[in-house]
Amino acid sequence: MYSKLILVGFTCLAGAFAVYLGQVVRKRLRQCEPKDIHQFIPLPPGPKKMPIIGNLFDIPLVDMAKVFAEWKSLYGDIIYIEALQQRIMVLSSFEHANELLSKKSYSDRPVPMMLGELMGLGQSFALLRYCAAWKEQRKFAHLALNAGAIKEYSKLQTEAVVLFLDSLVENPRDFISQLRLATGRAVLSMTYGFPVKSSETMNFIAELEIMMATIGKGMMPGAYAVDIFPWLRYIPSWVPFNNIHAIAAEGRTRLLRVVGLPFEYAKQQFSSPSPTASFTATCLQVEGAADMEHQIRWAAGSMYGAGSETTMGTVLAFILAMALYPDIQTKIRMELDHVVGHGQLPTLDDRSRLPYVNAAIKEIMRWNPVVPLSLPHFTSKEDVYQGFRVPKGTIVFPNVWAMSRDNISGISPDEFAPERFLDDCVERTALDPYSYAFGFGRRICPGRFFADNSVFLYVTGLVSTFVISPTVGSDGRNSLLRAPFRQGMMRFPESFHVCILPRSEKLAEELQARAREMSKNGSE
Ligand code: HEM
Repeated sequence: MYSKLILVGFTCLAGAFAVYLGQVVRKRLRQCEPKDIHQFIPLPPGPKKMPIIGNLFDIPLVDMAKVFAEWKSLYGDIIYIEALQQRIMVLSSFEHANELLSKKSYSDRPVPMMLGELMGLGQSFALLRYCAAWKEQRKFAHLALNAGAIKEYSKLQTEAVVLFLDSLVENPRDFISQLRLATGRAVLSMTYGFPVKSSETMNFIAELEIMMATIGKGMMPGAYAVDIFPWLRYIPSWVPFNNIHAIAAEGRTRLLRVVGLPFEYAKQQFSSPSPTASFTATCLQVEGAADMEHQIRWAAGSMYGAGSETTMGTVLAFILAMALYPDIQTKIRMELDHVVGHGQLPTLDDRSRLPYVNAAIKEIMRWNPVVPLSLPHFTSKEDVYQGFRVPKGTIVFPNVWAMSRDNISGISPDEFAPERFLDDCVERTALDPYSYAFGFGRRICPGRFFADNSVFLYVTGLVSTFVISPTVGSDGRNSLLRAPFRQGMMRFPESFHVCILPRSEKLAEELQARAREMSKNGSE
C-alpha cells in the first residue's frame, strides 16, 4: 500500500519536474528567438564593406536605381549594403518586393530625423511609422480617394488640364512651369476645395513649392548630419556653427503654415450653405470627425507633396517621349481621332474604348518611372527570407527601375513602345507597371486612381490638340536623348526644349474659348 503511494507521489513529482523543465527550455528558446538564432544566418550579398563606414563610398550619388539594377548581375535580386550603421536592402525583382512588402507586409517607414522629427513632417502619413495615427490617416485617404470617390473630382481635373493646354497656345516654351502650376492646382483643389483658378490657389502653391524644395532635400538619405548622428540634436543652438535648430525651426514654421491655413479655409467652406466636394470635406463628414481633426489636417497636408510633382514628372516623361517617338504620337492621335472625334478633348468615359492610349500610359510609367526606388519601407522586426537574414531596422527599397527593365515582350526596355502591353502585338506582354509603379502592400499610393485619371487627361488632351516635336535645329533629337533628369527620390526630365504647336488655328481658338468660359463660370 505504502509502496503504491510512494510510486504515485514519485510519478507526480517526476511529471511536475518534466513540465517545469519543458517550460524553462521553451522560455530559453523564446529568448533566443529570433535574434540569436538569426545571428548565424548570412546577410544578403552586396559589395564588400569597409570598417566603420561600410559601403558609404559604393552608394552612387546619381542614378542610384540604375546602378543598383546593374549590381543585379553581380549580387542577384536581393542586395544588402550598410553605410554608417544604416542597413539597406534593395529588391530588384517584382516577386521579392511583392513577397516582402505586400505578403509579409513590411509596412513601416524610415523617418529622417531632420525632416520627420525636428521639422515635424513625420506627422504626415507618407512619413509616419506604421502606427495607429498612420492607420487613421490612411482610412481617411481611402475614403476620399478610392476608385468611386474620385469621380467627384473629374471636373476639376479637366479644368486644370484645359487651363494648361490653353497656356500652351500663347506660351508653349513655358510648358514645364505651366505643368507644375496645373498639377499643383488640381491637387490643392481636390484636397481643400479651392477653385482651380484662384488667387488663394496661386499663393499656396508658391509657399508649398518652397516647402517641396526642403522636403526634396531632406528625403535624401543622410541629407543632414543629424540624420546620420541623431545625438547632434542635443547640442545647444548657441554652440558656434550649429545651425540644426535654426533650420529645423524655419522648416517647422513653414510646414505648420502650409498644412494649417488651407485646412482652415476648407473647414469654413465646409460649414457654408453649399460646400464644395473635396478630400477635407469628405473627411469632415465622418462621424466623430471633430475628435480626429489633427489626423484629417495631416492626411490632407500629405497630398500636395505626394501628388503634385509625381504627376508632373510622369507627364513630362510623356512629352519627352512624344518628341522622341513621332510615330507613336501619330498612332495615339489616330486612335483618338477615330474613337473620340478629330481634335475633341476626350473625357474619362472614353477611356475604355482607347486600348492604344491605355498601353501608352502604362508605357510612360514603365519607360521612366517617376519614383524609381519607390518610397522606402522599413523592417520593425528581424526576419529570414530566402535563406538570408533581414535585420530589424533595415531600410528596404523596391527597385522599380530594375522591375521596369524586363525583356519579356522581346522589345528592348529602353524603347518607348506601348505595343509591349498589347496581346495582339507581342506573344508575351510585359509586366504591368500598375503592379509596381505605385508601391506595395499597405503603403500602396492612395492617390493612384486620381493620378491615373490626371495622366489620362493630360496625355489625351495634349495629343488631340497639339503636335509635339523636337525643336528645329540639327541637334534636335540628339539633345533630347541627352535631356537632364532630376536626381533624388523623384526622377524626371527637366529643362528640355520641345516644339508644341496646336494642330490647327481653329482648335487653338476652341481651347481658348473653353478656358475663358471656365473662368467666367466662377473659377476666378
Ligand atoms: C503618377 C503619379 C504618382 C505616382 C507614380 C505615385 C507613386 C507613389 C509611390 C511609389 C508611393 C510609395 C508607396 C509605398 O511606400 O509602397 C506613393 C505613396 C503615396 N502617394 Fe503617390 N503617386 C502618385 C500620385 C499621387 C497623388 C496624385 C496623390 C494624392 C492625391 C498621392 C498620394 C500619396 C500618399 C499620401 C502616399 C503615402 C502613402 C503611405 O505612406 O501610406 N500620390 N505614391
